[in-house]
Amino acid sequence: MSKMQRIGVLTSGGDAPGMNAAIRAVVLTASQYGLEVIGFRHGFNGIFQRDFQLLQSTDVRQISHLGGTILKSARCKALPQPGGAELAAQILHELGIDALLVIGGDGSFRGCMALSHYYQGQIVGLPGTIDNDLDGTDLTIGFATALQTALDAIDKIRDTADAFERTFLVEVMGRHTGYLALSAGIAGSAEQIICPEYGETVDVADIAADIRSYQQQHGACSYIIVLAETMYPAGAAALAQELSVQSDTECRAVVLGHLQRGGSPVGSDRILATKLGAYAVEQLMAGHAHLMMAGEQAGQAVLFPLSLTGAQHKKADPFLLAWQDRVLQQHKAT
Ligand SMILES: Nc1ncnc2c1ncn2[C@@H]1O[C@H](COP(=O)(O)OP(=O)(O)OP(=O)(O)O)[C@@H](O)[C@H]1O
Ligand SMILES: O=P(O)(O)OC[C@H]1O[C@](O)(CO)[C@@H](O)[C@@H]1O
Repeated sequence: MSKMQRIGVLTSGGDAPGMNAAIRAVVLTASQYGLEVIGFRHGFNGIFQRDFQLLQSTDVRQISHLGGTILKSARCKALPQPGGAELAAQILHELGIDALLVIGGDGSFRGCMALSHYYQGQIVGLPGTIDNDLDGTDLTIGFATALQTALDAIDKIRDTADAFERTFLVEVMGRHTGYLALSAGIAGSAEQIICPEYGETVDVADIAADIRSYQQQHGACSYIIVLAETMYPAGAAALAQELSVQSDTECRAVVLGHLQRGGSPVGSDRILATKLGAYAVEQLMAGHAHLMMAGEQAGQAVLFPLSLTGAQHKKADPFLLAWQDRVLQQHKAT
């Protein structure tokens, strides 16, 4: 029998739509086991600042549809500092926290690993990030909503791009992975997608030549390039300007930015968050979940070592990469 009585939960790193549904699932499942749930506010900062609240079923009943996170999120400077993890562990011990559930991305999970050197309780991760850059789960909580948000924007940009027969460069988030850029670009029929999976550098002359040849073949028309955020350090506006000059077309830049993190989570994110939140607590009670992330693979909830979630760059779906390559080659050929 488990002696678990009190667990902590926090949301950390970039907020992701669906984090609230995950918190709800954790609290409702924990309450079935008679566990007390302490919600730390502002990510790991809530531990250092002893900024927390008791979370009861009534607090989470109607939060699944809300974007953001009721616990707030943040990056935390104190945790990676020398002595930071030790202090956080000491506070968790003082507060009688038997286990900590962290909803976040690979950085948050590195924080968990650091904490685990000093903390006696169990630590479980839930994948919450719009980037979908974690190994061990097919999708992260928040990715599906961010994809839909980026796609809605790209569709709207297509309307005005068509009307003015312009080239648009649309920058999407995703940190060091092109998962969001690839998915939104393909779903939005982007003519080009520039993301790290196709190479770390941007060949402006090559892209400009592609734009010119496409417009020679199809006449004046819209041309959308989806750009992953890390690909052009000088920024999307600078790249658009350069492309305008080199392709002799009018190229405008749109940076979607943080709007991709907001909004009510789509149904699939709420379901994923609910499934993983419940599963994490169940596995915790069964004693299987320490230093594991609760993820989903091929429709099944699974545990995956936290230490491996960000150990390498998550590989983008090979189909998506090959598909966009085919689209680009067809443009070049026709
Ligand atoms: N090596 C580390 N040691 C200790 N703590 C860490 C480490 N790396 C990250 N953290 C902690 O985790 C927090 C969140 O990490 P990060 O800002 O990378 O976001 P994330 O969890 O990767 O989410 P997202 O990528 O969606 O923004 C950091 O602010 C820091 O407090
Ligand atoms: O909100 P911040 O701190 O500017 O972080 C932005 C980063 O966070 C994310 O939105 C989530 O990891 C990334 O896509 C982006 O690079």
